Amino acid sequence: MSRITLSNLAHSYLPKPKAPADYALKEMDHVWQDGGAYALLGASGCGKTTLLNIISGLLRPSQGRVLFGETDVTDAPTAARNIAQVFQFPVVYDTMTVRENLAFPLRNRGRDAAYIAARVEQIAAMIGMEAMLSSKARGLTADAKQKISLGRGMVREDVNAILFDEPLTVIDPHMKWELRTQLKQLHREFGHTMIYVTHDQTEALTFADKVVVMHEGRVVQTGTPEELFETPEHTFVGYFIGSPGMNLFEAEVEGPMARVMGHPVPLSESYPATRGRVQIGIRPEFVQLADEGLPVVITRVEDVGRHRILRGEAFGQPVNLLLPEEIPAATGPAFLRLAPEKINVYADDWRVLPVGARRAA
Ligand SMILES: Nc1ncnc2c1ncn2[C@@H]1O[C@H](COP(=O)(O)OP(=O)(O)OP(=O)(O)O)[C@@H](O)[C@H]1O
Repeated sequence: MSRITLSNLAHSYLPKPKAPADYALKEMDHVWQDGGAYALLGASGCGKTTLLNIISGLLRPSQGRVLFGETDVTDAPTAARNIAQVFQFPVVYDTMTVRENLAFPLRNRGRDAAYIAARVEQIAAMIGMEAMLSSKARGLTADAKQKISLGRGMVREDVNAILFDEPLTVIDPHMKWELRTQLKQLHREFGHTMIYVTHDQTEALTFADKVVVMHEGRVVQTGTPEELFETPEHTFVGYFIGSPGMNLFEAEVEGPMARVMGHPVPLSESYPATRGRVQIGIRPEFVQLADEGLPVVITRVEDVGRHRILRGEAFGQPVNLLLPEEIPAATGPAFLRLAPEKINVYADDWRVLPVGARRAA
């Protein structure tokens, strides 16, 4: 197992890239700590698969280095990197039995028969396929075949990292939850470095200790699920994580006070003078209805389990509130109170630190 370092990395699929828009991955430095369970999260086309393929060696970056531990593997082929990969769609040998499929990566490495038999039993139990070990893979459902692919990805204990590219796409919803839990369990037991690509925030937040959020070819934040919720470093993180996402208001900020279209919104800290497009962001969970404050028109009230989502509009912008069921709510004009300690300030989409604050390492 090893730490994976991406140093001064960038990638373009064009032979002679010029503008930043020509790059699928913009220049980045990023470290994946040894033994970390990471989710790589972002919208379709943001560069997740490109990044994963560079780590696995399927793609050579047009700029920068990839290090496994201290070893530079930028030019090493996939086979030399000692990693396991699980793709979106099953990769299994149809003519082999489930047992032979699971044993394949171990046989390839010359492991002894007793070890292989024990390890295959263990993995089969994990993916819920003990009863099918002697069945041929041909004829199994896509769901079952993908479970075999997952099992094969996890069967070797000596890999540097396991890379998953949207591995649960073809799995039915109940089994998805089950397999994610199993993956987490496996991570706790064996401590492999795992990188799990997904565009589904639930998948990312339940699987990972650290979530790496990508947007337009950049890593915009790496953090725990709590950090992504409390202090999104980029407005995209605020919008992409959470359901509904963070509310944003165009604002002017001076010291401990923001103004939204002239309406004062107190902040809990003082902010430095900021240039560019300034916005304040607050999650729907921390907005309340009040007798005075920001004027809003509530257009819809939705019941979602123990909460209600109120959807509305303030100054031409959509606004969402998440309120407990017992609070009365109706459509029409209302006022909003924003919890000052839950407001983040953004300039040109990046979070501005309050005066005297330091960014978490
Ligand atoms: N082989 C390729 N040749 C040219 N452009 C490519 C190639 N593969 C990807 N791209 C482009 O690079 C950008 C990043 O694509 P990538 O597949 O890495 O994104 P992604 O986040 O994995 O998306 P998805 O979730 O849809 O798989 C996209 O604009 C895509 O069109």
